[in-house]
Amino acid sequence: MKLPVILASASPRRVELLKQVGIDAEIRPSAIKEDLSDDLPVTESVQRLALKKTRAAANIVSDGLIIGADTVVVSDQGILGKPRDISHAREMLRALSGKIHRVITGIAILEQPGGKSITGFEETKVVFKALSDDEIIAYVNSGEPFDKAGGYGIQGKGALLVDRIEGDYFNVVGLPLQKLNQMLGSWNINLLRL
Ligand SMILES: Cc1cn([C@H]2C[C@H](O)[C@@H](COP(=O)(O)OP(=O)(O)OP(=O)(O)O)O2)c(=O)[nH]c1=O
Repeated sequence: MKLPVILASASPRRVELLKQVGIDAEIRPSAIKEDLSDDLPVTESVQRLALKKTRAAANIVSDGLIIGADTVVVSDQGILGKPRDISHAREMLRALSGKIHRVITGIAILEQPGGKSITGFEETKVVFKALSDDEIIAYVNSGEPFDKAGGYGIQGKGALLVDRIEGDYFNVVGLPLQKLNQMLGSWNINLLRL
């Protein structure tokens, strides 16, 4: 790819997923506050946050394609971000146990110079198996929940919490690769041909 790619994210998962499809991105995480506005549909909020992350990176990047993303879990109890502490993590997993939830990732791509930008989102449905209190405590004790939306990581031991999914697996991990490739089409880029 001619243009350098900058990832406006501190998520090690996103770095790895980009590598998987041939993008060796520079990492420029943004320290923005991740407030989701209540008066917008969640699909809008995650796109806005993703764009905010790319704009923050654009202040220090003069040349290239900047990619940002934001992932949330939406259960029947509302939007779940990352757990604050152990009891919050347990509470989240109890809320997800035995039920279906949605994982939504907003993506933004911003080009520098010029600031042309587009946003999009992807949604995956995830069904959790019914979890006992013991299982929830054991999983939280693994430490895995803490930097992850909804308090689990499907790519780790969290795989054992999941009964089935419908949609893009990579979206659950934090970066929907198919959607990203489709959006890169706006720059005539197809990652399959890189
Ligand atoms: C549901 C789920 C989420 N996650 C992660 C993906 C995201 O990294 C994280 C959600 O937080 P985000 O705020 O989307 O991302 P981040 O804080 O890790 O990184 P940055 O803001 O710098 O871009 O949860 C998993 O790794 N596995 C999962 O199964």
